[in-house]
Amino acid sequence: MSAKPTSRRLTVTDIRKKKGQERVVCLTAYTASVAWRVDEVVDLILVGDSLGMVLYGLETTVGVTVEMMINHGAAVVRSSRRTLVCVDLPFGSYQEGPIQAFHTAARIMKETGCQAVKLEGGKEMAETVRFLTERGVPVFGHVGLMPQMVNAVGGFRKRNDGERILEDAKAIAEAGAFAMVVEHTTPEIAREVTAAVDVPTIGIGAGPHCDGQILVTEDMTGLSAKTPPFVKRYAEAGDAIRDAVTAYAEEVRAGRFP
Ligand SMILES: Nc1nc(=O)c2c([nH]1)NC[C@@H]1CN(c3ccc(C(=O)N[C@@H](CCC(=O)O)C(=O)O)cc3)CN21
Ligand SMILES: CC(C)C(=O)C(=O)O
Ligand SMILES: [Mg+2]
Repeated sequence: MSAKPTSRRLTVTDIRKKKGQERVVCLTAYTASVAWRVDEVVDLILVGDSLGMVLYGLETTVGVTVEMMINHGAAVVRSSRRTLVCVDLPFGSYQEGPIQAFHTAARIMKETGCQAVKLEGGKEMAETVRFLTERGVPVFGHVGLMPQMVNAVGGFRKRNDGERILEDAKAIAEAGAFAMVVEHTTPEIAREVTAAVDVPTIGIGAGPHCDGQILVTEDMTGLSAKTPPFVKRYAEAGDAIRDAVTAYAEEVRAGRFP
C-alpha cells in the first residue's frame, strides 16, 4: 500500500479564493538560496523577469531569455515546497500570439515544474490569456506599468490613465487570469481595479487597496544595486555583506584568518 499523496503546495484556486478574505503575500525569488527562505513565509513566489536587471545587470527586462527563466525557475521549484511558483514569460516569447504563448508556457511548465506563468498585457493579450487558461496553463496577468513595454513608452513611469488600466484588468480577468499584478499606478486606480474584478489584484507601487502585494526580494532586503522609488526596505543585507567581506579581507591581510 502506498502512502496517500499529499499536495503540499498552494494552488491557483487557493490564491483566487483569498479575494475578500485575506491578503495575498507574494515575493520574487530567482535562486535556491532565496527561495528556500521565502517559501516558509509567502503564498506565491514569482520568478520574475526582473532577474535580468537584478542578477544579470541588464538595463531593462527586454534582454531576458526563455533559457534564463527556465534555469532560475527550475532552481526555485526544487528549493520550495509549500508556495505556488509562477514564472514570468520573457519579452518576445508570447507577443506573437496564442500559439507562440502556449508553446513557451508549456515548455517552461515542463522544464521547471512551475504551476503558472505570468504575462504582461491588457485588452490586446486577452485572447492569449483565454487560449492558455482553457488549455491547462494558469495565467497570472500584469497590468499598469508593463516593464517589457519600456522602449515603446520611454521609461518606467507611473501610469495615471485609469480608464485604460480598468479596461485592461477587466479584459484579462474575463479571459480567465487567476490573479493580476497591478504595477506603479495611483492608489485610486488600483482601488477601482480591485473593486471591478473578481480575482485578486497584487499591487507593486500601486498603494494599499489591492488584494495582495509583491516586491522584489532583493529590493526589500537591500541587496539590489538600483531599486524603484516605491520600495520599502525591511533590511540592509547589502550593508551586512559589505561589513562581512571587509572584516574577512582585514583578517586575511593581517594573517588572523584562518
Ligand atoms: N529590482 C527591480 N525591482 C522592480 O520592482 C522591478 C525591476 N527590478 N525590474 C522590472 C520592473 C521595473 N520596475 C521599475 C523600475 C524603475 C522605476 C522607476 O525608477 N520609476 C521612476 C521613473 C523612471 C523613469 O522615468 O523612467 C518613477 O519615479 O516612477 C519603476 C519601476 C519595477 N520592476
Ligand atoms: C515585479 C514583478 C511584478 C515582476 O514582474 C518581476 O519581478 O519581474
Ligand atoms: Mg516581470
